[in-house]
Amino acid sequence: MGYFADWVLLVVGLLLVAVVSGVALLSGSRRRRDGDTDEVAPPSGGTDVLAPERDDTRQDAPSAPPRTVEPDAPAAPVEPEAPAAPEVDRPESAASRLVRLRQRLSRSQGALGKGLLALLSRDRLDEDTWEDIEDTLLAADIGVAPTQELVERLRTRLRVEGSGAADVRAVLKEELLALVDPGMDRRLAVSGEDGQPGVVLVVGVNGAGKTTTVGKIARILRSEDLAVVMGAADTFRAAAVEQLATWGERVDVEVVRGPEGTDPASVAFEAVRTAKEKGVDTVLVDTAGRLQNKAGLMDELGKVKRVIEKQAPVTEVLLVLDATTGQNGMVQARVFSEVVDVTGIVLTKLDGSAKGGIVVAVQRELGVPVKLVGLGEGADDLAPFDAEAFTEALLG
Ligand SMILES: Nc1nc2c(ncn2[C@@H]2O[C@H](COP(=O)(O)OP(=O)(O)OP(=O)(O)O)[C@@H](O)[C@H]2O)c(=O)[nH]1
Repeated sequence: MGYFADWVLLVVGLLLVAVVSGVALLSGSRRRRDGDTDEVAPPSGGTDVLAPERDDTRQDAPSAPPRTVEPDAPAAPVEPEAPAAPEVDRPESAASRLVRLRQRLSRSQGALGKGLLALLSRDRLDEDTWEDIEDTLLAADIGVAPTQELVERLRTRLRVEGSGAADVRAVLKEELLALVDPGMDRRLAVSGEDGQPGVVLVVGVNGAGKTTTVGKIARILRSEDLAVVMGAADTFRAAAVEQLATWGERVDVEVVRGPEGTDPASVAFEAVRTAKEKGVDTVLVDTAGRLQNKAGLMDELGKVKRVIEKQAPVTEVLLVLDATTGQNGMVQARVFSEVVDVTGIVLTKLDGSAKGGIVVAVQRELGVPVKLVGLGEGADDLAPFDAEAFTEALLG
């Protein structure tokens, strides 16, 4: 019996060992499978966060490739947020801005006409009154020669044609309009010939509003569905380049730029090359206008123009003048016109000056038309110059 009991104990012991080992083996293989499953689990993070959620229980779900981790990389890389698409403005059309800006022009310029009409409507137009009329015109920056001409013509006509209020207004309007010269061609040459882009070079002293004007012209062109590239050749001041880049972003226009201090001519060259390559309609080139001396300016602008013309002819050279600077502006205008062939004038800040007479003076001085006027700091506050509307604004 004792011998039998020993056998039973031995068999039971062996069975126990077998059961324990089996359980251990089973759980080992289970752990390995779990381990395998971990390896094929989709990685968290990465581009998957942008993809639709994946159903891992599906048999046909593709297994993700093993993730490789750079030694220094964070364990769970954070996906940077996708950059928001920049908002693109819809610039105001030229027609709509004209209506809006006419009122602003009347507000800033109307005093001249009102003053003149009050003087011309006096019962007796004696010498003192004519002197006051002269002073009023000179104060509005019309310039000496045009003032004398205008006074002569008014004297003659009012003596002959009568001096009722309606007559006086009509005569004054006609004579002012003649001085502003409605016959000048004020169209902007923004298109090139033979498939070349139009090249508009914008010059003027710093602070006159050049960069702002380049941005505003880009908006006018974009509102007419023209394709534009801008060249930030004012490499002297990094902020000017940044400023232009912001204008470009707002209307989805590429801005060609170089590091601060780059040769402006190389930026201008690159801008025109890019414009040609992309087949755009117009390239606008902003320049630096340090007026430290005429020779330096001549060197710089002359080179910019020469280099551009290796690629395409310059179709328009716009001189930007600040209307509030009066006679100083005239001196600048003279210097620039000796350095480059100015083909049009942009008169900025007319909203902040009652001296609209500068239009007459500068056109006379340079023999080129005012083509655009700046009437505020708003993005669409630039309007094509219209002689008739301007004269009406002068009369208030
Ligand atoms: N009120 C008014 N301000 C204007 C007008 N045009 C430009 N300005 C302002 O004039 C200032 C100078 O303009 P900018 O375009 O920086 O002048 P800039 O000639 O390019 O000068 P740099 O960038 O230094 O070369 C800015 O504050 C403009 O907002 C305008 O028509 N009316």
